[in-house]
Amino acid sequence: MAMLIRTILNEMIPQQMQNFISSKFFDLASRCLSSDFTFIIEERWQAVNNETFRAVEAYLPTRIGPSTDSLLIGSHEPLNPRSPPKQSIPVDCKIIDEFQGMHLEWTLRSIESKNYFPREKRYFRLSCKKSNRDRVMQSYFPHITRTAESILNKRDTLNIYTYDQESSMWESTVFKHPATFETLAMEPELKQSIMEDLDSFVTRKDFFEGVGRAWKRGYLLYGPPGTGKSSLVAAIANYLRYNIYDLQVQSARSDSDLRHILTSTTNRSILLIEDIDCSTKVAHDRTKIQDDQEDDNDQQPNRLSSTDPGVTLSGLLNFLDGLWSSCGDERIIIFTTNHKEKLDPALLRPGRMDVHVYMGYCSAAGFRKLAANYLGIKDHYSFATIENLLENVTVTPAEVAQQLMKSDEPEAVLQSFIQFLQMKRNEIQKQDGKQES
Ligand SMILES: Nc1ncnc2c1ncn2[C@@H]1O[C@H](COP(=O)(O)OP(=O)(O)OP(=O)(O)O)[C@@H](O)[C@H]1O
Repeated sequence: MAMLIRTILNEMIPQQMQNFISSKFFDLASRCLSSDFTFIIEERWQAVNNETFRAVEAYLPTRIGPSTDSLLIGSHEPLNPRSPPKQSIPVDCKIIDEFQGMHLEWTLRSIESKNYFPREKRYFRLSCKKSNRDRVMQSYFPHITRTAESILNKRDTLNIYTYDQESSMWESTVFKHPATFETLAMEPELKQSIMEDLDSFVTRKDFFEGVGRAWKRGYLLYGPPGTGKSSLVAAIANYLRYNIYDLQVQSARSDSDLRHILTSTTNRSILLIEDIDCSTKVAHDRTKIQDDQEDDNDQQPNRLSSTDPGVTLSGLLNFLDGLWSSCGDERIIIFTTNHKEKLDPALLRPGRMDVHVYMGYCSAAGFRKLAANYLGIKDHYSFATIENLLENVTVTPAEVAQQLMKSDEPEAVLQSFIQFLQMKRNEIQKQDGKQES
């Protein structure tokens, strides 16, 4: 009877269909009978970056052992024969971990995504015994998170990301900027207050939750060119050990594009938007922009600006303190501008950017710091003359730095700097005289 049925089925069901049914049947049987369980950890989770993925990515290189059969290695520093290159996990490499008597097998996988973004989809596969599933969730993953956190806090390299419109992805480079709060020339009280503000920000997760605010802090750095705004951003990144996402607002085509870009950034990072006054649609008064656009449209109805909405101020504000602000934790958002007066008042409203920092011309304290940095001296008989001149001459720290770099010989450098300041003072006096006459 069975043979008869088999023959009839063989006749009736095409071979391909038979193969499909039998493979599904074996899949189901092996899943029911297998004692293994698999966790999948994708790079993104519910449309934002998956922090579990990031934690595993930081943790797994610490578990490289004798059973590991391939490795990614490399270095971004000049090769040192005494230190080995850095290690990372390549795709398809198997990593074995043992934790509290459990045997855990990890593999990093990559598949090409059908979506335009991201083109490659990476995920980690973790296999363990079915009976260990709950222990993995309750003890192993928290252990990974704790370990990753301490690794990331101590990481020796930071990254700076720029957004590539072509590939719709953030591209990273190693960030090695020497600026620190120690090297910054600015008023000591201001410097101290910024450091205290950062310290209190990173330790007040519960406070932010308690008052119902997103765990974010906005800084607006403003002042003339060359006064150290970018250097301060670097000092903040080095101080907190945060990566920087350097966003050119123009690289987002629309507000929804911007949301996508911003939700692809990771926690514990700085989002930097430099020269915000140059991003016209974002920075300027919205009523003026509307008028301008209407004028533009009258003249050239087919211009890009009439069809391409670009990023709007409200789109950006939505991420700062609107509904989208809840996406991501522990973020510092920094805007820099040379022209605060050109910004839309909505951007400056209290509560939007929490801290406004004016980076001004070089003061006596700033000069002393730069002299210590560049010449290695704390005092000199010519300091009094220089400080006197600085009261009447506006000179940026960048200009001072340029002057102090001229030679290694402090005496010669300081004398030439005095001449430079006197020349500037004479120019100012000449201009004042012209205006009076
Ligand atoms: N306050 C400062 N302390 C120490 N160095 C400074 C300071 N300001 C400027 N410099 C020096 O001048 C260079 C240029 O400064 P920086 O790019 O930080 O200025 P900025 O205000 O960001 O200028 P811009 O507005 O043009 O971007 C720095 O590389 C640094 O060497």
